[in-house]
Amino acid sequence: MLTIALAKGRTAEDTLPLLEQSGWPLAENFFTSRALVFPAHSPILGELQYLLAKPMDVPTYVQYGVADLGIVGKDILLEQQSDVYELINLGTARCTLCLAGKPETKMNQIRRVATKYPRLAEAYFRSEGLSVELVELGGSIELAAVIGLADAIFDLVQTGATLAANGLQVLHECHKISARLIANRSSFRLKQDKLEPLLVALQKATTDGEGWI
Ligand SMILES: Nc1ncnc2c1ncn2[C@@H]1O[C@H](COP(=O)(O)OP(=O)(O)OP(=O)(O)O)[C@@H](O)[C@H]1O
Ligand SMILES: O=P(O)(O)OC[C@H]1O[C@H](OP(=O)(O)OP(=O)(O)O)[C@H](O)[C@@H]1O
Repeated sequence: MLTIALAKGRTAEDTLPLLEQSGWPLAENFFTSRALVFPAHSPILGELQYLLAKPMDVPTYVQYGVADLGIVGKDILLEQQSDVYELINLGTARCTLCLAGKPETKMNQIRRVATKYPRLAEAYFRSEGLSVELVELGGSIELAAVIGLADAIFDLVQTGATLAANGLQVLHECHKISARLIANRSSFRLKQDKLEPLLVALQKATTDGEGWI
């Protein structure tokens, strides 16, 4: 039995059409059911199951081996640095991890930054030779810059609509993000024969991942 952990929300929604196009056996009711485990069947691969997990938790399920494969954003992989193989850049769920703030904000005036990505933010500011205080928030990160909790935010930008609606703009683009296929290290070795058809089909269907981290 193969188990695949999917990051629920945008990553799963944007990636399922690619999986379908690759001929992966899928469950029918991914977005209508409140279930978290979805059995699927393939004549070639036999029984499979999908787990719908919070994005931040997907690498943990894969690292501990309760899932053989996982689909999750590169932002999560960079932040968590889990011990998993990163196999394929799927090129879906694209966005950019950015430093953003009010248009008048100058880099050397940034003292406090709000983020959901403390490790990545810390690494970014260290590489810039800047010392800033990081405030970790769970969501609606833009609010921190609007209301003055922080001088800037370090967060994902896709369309830019949330920044624009809050009078903010991108100050620096730090990482290009897209969904990745990851694998548990032992599963990858022990179940290689079973995984191969899935991986080959997915690799074929994936277009233009190049340039994305
Ligand atoms: N505009 C975007 N904003 C946030 N994440 C995006 C965006 N576009 C693509 N993504 C990808 O989707 C993932 C987050 O998905 P989503 O926002 O649906 O989850 P969430 O439940 O809000 O996440 P969390 O529980 O971590 O806050 C990110 O890890 C990222 O890789
Ligand atoms: O550039 P855009 O297309 O506007 O997308 C970016 C916004 O989307 C995400 O938030 P999300 O909707 O996940 O809400 P959250 O911050 O409360 O998690 C992200 O944190 C930005 O706020």
